[in-house]
Order: sequence, then C-alpha cells, then structure tokens
Amino acid sequence: MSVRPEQQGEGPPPYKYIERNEFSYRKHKKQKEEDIAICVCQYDPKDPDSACGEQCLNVLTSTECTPGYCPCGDLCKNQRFQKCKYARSRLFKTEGRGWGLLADENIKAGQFVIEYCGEVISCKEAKRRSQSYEVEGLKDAFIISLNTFESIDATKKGSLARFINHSCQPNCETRKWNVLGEVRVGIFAKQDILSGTELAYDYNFEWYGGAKVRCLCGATCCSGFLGAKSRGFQEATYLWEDDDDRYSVENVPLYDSEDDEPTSKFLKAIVVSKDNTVAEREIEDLMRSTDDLETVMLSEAKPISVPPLNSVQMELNDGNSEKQVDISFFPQVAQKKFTQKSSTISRIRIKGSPQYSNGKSKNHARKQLNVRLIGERLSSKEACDELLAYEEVKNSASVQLNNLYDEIRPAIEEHERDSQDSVSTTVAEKWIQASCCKLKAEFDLYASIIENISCTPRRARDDAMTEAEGTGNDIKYLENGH
Ligand SMILES: C[S@@+](CC[C@H](N)C(=O)[O-])C[C@H]1O[C@@H](n2cnc3c(N)ncnc32)[C@H](O)[C@@H]1O
Repeated sequence: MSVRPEQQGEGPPPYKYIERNEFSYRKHKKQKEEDIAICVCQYDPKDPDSACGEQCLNVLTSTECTPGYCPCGDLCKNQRFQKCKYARSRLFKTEGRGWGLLADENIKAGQFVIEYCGEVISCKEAKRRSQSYEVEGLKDAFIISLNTFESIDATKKGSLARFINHSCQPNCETRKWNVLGEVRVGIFAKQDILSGTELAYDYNFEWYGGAKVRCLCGATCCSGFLGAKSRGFQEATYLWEDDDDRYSVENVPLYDSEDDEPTSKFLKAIVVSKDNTVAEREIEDLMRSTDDLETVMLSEAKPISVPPLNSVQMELNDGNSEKQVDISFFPQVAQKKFTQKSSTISRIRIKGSPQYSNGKSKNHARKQLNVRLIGERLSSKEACDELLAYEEVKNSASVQLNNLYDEIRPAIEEHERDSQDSVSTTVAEKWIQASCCKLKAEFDLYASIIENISCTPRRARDDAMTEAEGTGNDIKYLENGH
C-alpha cells in the first residue's frame, strides 16, 4: 500500500493513494467516437477564457473535452479531472471528527477542488462492503453514491477527497461530471475559501440503521446527526401516528464519531406529559423514566450544542440550499442528457419495511374499521353489501398505493438525497393518482356508512355503534356527526 509522504508517521490509517477511479467489477467504459462532444471554442490569445472557459458548450453540460478532439488542443482548460487540476490542500487532525482537509491556498467560488476517487463498485457490492466495514468496526464511512447503480468506495483506495468532512453549512459541494464517457465526482467550492480553512461539503448522508453519529460540524444550522435529514433516519426516529399530530422519538443510542460509547449528553427533548404540560428535559432523564410521558419530541429549537471548531475557520455561506444545475441539452452534437447531481455518503443497510425497535411497522398504528360488523347491524342486506363493496375498493386502493410506494421508493429516496428540484413527473403523477384513488375510496366508504346508518332504524343503529365502540373503531366520529 502506498501512502503519500505527509500521511506517514502520525498520519491516518493506511490507504492506497489514487488519482483515478479503479474499476474491479467492470471495465472502464471506452468512449465511442460518435459520443464525443466537440465544442466550438476558438482560442483567442487576448482572452484566456476562450479556450474552454465558462462559456464552453461542454463546460455548460458538465462534460470534459476529449483530448485530440477539442479545437483548443493543449490550451483547453476543460480537462481538470483528466489532468488532476486540484486546488492545493493538506491534511490536519480535527477535534472529534478524525482527519480533515484544509485549503492550502485561496480557492475561488466555483473552482474545482479535487476529485473524489476510489473504487467504482456496484450498489450491491456497496451494501455488502458497508455491512462488512461496520462488522469490522470501521466507523468512518467512505462510500459515496455515483448513480442509481454504482458507488465509489474510497475506504481502501482514494484521493485526499476521502478526508473531507461533512458540514451542515458547507463551503464545498459535490458535482458529477462526464469525463470520457464515465461519470466522476468532483468537490467544488461553493464560495471563496481562504487558505487554512477546512474544506467541507454536505454529505446528504443516507442513514439506514446502526449507530447514529453525532454531527460535530459546529454550524448553527446543524441537524444534529449525520443523516438526520435522510428518510431512514427519520422513519426510525419518529413514530408517526395516523390521525394524530403527536409524534415520539425512541431512546436513541448516540455515538460521537470519536467515541466508542453511546452518549446522550447535550440532547434535549420537549416532553409533553399526560396532563399536557410541556417541559424540556435531558434525554438521559427520559431514558431513566418514561412512564409519565405521553409524547417525547426532539427539540428543534435547541439543536445539540457543540463547541465551535476553533482549529479552523468555517466561513458562513449565503444560506442558500445546495445549488443544483438543471439538466442541459447540447443540441449541436449527439450529446446524451446528463444530470449534474450531488453525491451522498452512506452507511448502507439492506432495506426492508420500516421497522422500529419496538417491532412495530409504520402502518400498525392505523385503526381498522370493522365494516362487516357495521354492515351486519344495518337493516337491509343491500346496505351491507354496499358497505362491503366499498371496503373492497378501499382495500384494493390501499394495496395499490403500498405497492406503488415500494416501486417508487428508490426514486423518491434518490430525489431526497440529491435535493432534486422535483421527482420525475411520471412518478409524481402515479403517486398523486393512487393517493387520490385511496382517498376517494375511503371517502365513499365513510359516506356510505353515514348514509346507511342515518337511514337505519334507531335500535339497529345504536347496536351498530355499541359494537363498533367495543372494537375501538373510528365509528365514534359518527357520534359527533349526528
Ligand atoms: C469520508 S470520512 C472523512 C474523513 C475522516 N474524518 C477520517 O478521519 O478519515 C467520513 C467520516 O468522518 C467522520 N465525520 C465527517 N464529518 C463529520 C462531522 N461533521 N461530525 C462527526 N463526524 C464526522 C464520520 O465518522 C464519517 O463517517
């Protein structure tokens, strides 16, 4: 294993330094001649930017020029990944977050900082490796998503980009570029960065399980944990109850990335007691006794307080969310559409239906109507049949919506991870349609129950309501309606 000189001695654990992605499970794609995008730039000695600067059609579509084809020849400035045109940076030891990377020169907003290099692996292999790293006790995550099917693993082989830490208020961002037919991930400056400042980007960390790592970025807008914004984290943390806007958080084992021991220090919770009094308490207290609590909610108003990063300057950004570049088309040449999306770091778990530590799945909280029982209490068989028919439609609409959720979940997750402006229209339309069908089916069923009960002689109706109350059904709301 080769290690760069500055990493010897007191340096980080060994890894192989590479400046090109390595392909083990498949070959590097060979760019076909007809796929090569040729720009129309013409070098003007009075304007150095003319040789494939910001206005170059390839630059505008996040595609590097192909050597030998670019009209600007050796003067082409749009081969930064290929020529490793990195900004100068150096490693340093952080407090609590392992190693990090500092700018070793002033960096301009938009500048290419470094490529995130590693081994290109399939998503299946990424899941396998991620689990085995976790079993090995490796706490730092180095797997970054490349696209739906592939990831880059910089755990054992990578560039210095593998040392860039996460910040909820980052000065850098990831961008994907098309380089000689392969997608590559670059770290770009979001703002001017002074020499000596720590480089950081938002990991958009996907959390699928395991320890919840406390984020120590020190930003005022810090979300508290790596992956706190991800669906997996939120589903595992909050137990949403249907028909109830209260929610609760489980007792969460917390890990500092530097510690081995779970910690709950700093974490506050808003507690709503049974008598509806609201108080702020330490999670530690809650862990000792939760008997008197009805609702426990992580406080958003008071995020975990961490000491500011005093060893580095973290610059404030303008507060905008991560910039996204629209899909661009390059009409002049046969150019495939290319999305410039950010990448995410993840600790991947094989996904199943969302499960909570108490063994409940998300839908278990839903109350069930005993339609058959209500139907049996109605005066006419037609009314009963009508209710059962509506129930069947409602059930099948629910099944369809659930199936659709499983089908489109990867797309929704990708959308959330990559902060896309919108989920694809077809997915969104399908989802809206299925949701509407389910809502309509539910409405029809409830309307039919109301209608048939109101037309039912008083004794039968009272019986129906008594039976339904006995089963804890939603029929109670009819009492208010009549
Ligand atoms: C890609 S590595 C970054 C380099 C790492 N610090 C090292 O020493 O090799 C990502 C890991 O660094 C740690 N890390 C990065 N940013 C962090 C943050 N803001 N708070 C806590 N830990 C962080 C976490 O352990 C994470 O899994």
